[in-house]
Amino acid sequence: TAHHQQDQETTTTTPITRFQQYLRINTAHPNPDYSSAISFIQSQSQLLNLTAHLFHFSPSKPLLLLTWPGSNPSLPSILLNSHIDSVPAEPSKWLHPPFSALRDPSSGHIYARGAQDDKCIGLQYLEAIRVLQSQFNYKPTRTIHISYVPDEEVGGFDGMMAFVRSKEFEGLNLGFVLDEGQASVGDEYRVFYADRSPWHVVVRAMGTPRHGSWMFDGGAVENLMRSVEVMSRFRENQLDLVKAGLAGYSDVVSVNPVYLKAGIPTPNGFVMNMQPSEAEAGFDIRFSPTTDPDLLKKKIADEWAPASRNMSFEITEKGPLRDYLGRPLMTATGNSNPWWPIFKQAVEAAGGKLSKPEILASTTDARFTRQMGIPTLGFSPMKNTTILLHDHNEVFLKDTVYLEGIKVVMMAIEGGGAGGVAGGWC
Ligand SMILES: CSCC[C@H](NC=O)C(=O)O
Ligand SMILES: [Zn+2]
Ligand SMILES: [Zn+2]
Repeated sequence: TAHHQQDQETTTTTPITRFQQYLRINTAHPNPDYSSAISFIQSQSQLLNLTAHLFHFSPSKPLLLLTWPGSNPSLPSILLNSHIDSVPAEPSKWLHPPFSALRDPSSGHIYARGAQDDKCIGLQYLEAIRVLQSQFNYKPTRTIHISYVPDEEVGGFDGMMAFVRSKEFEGLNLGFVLDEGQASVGDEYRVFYADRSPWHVVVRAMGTPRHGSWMFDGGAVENLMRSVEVMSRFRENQLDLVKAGLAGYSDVVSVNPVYLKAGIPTPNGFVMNMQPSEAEAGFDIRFSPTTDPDLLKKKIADEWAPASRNMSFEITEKGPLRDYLGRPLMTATGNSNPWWPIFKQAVEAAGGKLSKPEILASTTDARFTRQMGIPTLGFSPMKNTTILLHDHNEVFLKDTVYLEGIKVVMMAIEGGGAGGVAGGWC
């Protein structure tokens, strides 16, 4: 009957409707709904007979680890990681509400915060496992773990960092990790073998407070502005290298001002006839693993915040720069890394093409698994897609791209395709 048919329609889910369900859970900071997201993922994983383990490295920040046991548990296992949390969204600046996961039927675009970063991969992992089980009756040789971690967007310290330092993590005996990457505007998939490292740098200036009418050397705001000028010039030079094609976007040091703070506040503004005695500015600085952090530190001390001009600075390092053996956090993408050719073959077996491996301009939880010495690639299978992470109207372009990505993940899990286990890692 018509009634019966309607019931069926509302209970039938597809990869796209499951993706939408996950996107509708508001896991944006500052109050991410981790528990609803984890319940949803767990309900999905039960259908796939995956075992689930819940960690609480911080009481309000659960971390879910799913496991698909392999037939040979003595082999190093594989981890497929994604984070549950998202950056905030400003609904008034969106075309459709950021947690509606509305699918525009004419374009296939799905609107949601987290669509690209990175709930897509979180569910593509599960969809790939679902297809491998239901259509191929596939059973992995290596154990496969899938992690859903909190806290990535605010540094990962209570999420992935705590996890990699746990006894349980050591027990996983991981050989290889896939984590998030970034969309590709072209027809090739992008893969990332390193992240840039972030420093949050506060530059402070002190100066003599003087009457607003007085021209003199060494006022605090003037001191700060001189530093801002020097840093802006460095920033422009770095950007020029990129524009001239002499360096990749992630090879240069980015220096971006994120706040300026000065002045003596009044209830409705600032005192206008006093030159204040303090001023500060905050910068997001990122540099590749090939940049010498000591040289950069020296540049900040000598040129950007020189004590001779009454300047000081504070660097907050947001994570490790070296692995446990003192090596830069880079995963080899050549024959020295036995996982690399298998990964590449897997993407190709799914009909995809990889562009030249890159360093990610931003930073992910991959730095923590690389720190442990585990080869880790950043890979979000999105091609022909505008890069919209952290932007208004973060859309997944489009549903067909999402479905194709599932196939790529499937091949990655299977370890290179070739129609079976042979030649792959599983
Ligand atoms: C500074 S560590 C926070 C990591 C964050 N990750 C995604 O955007 C980033 O800012 O790159
Ligand atoms: Zn992310
Ligand atoms: Zn992000």
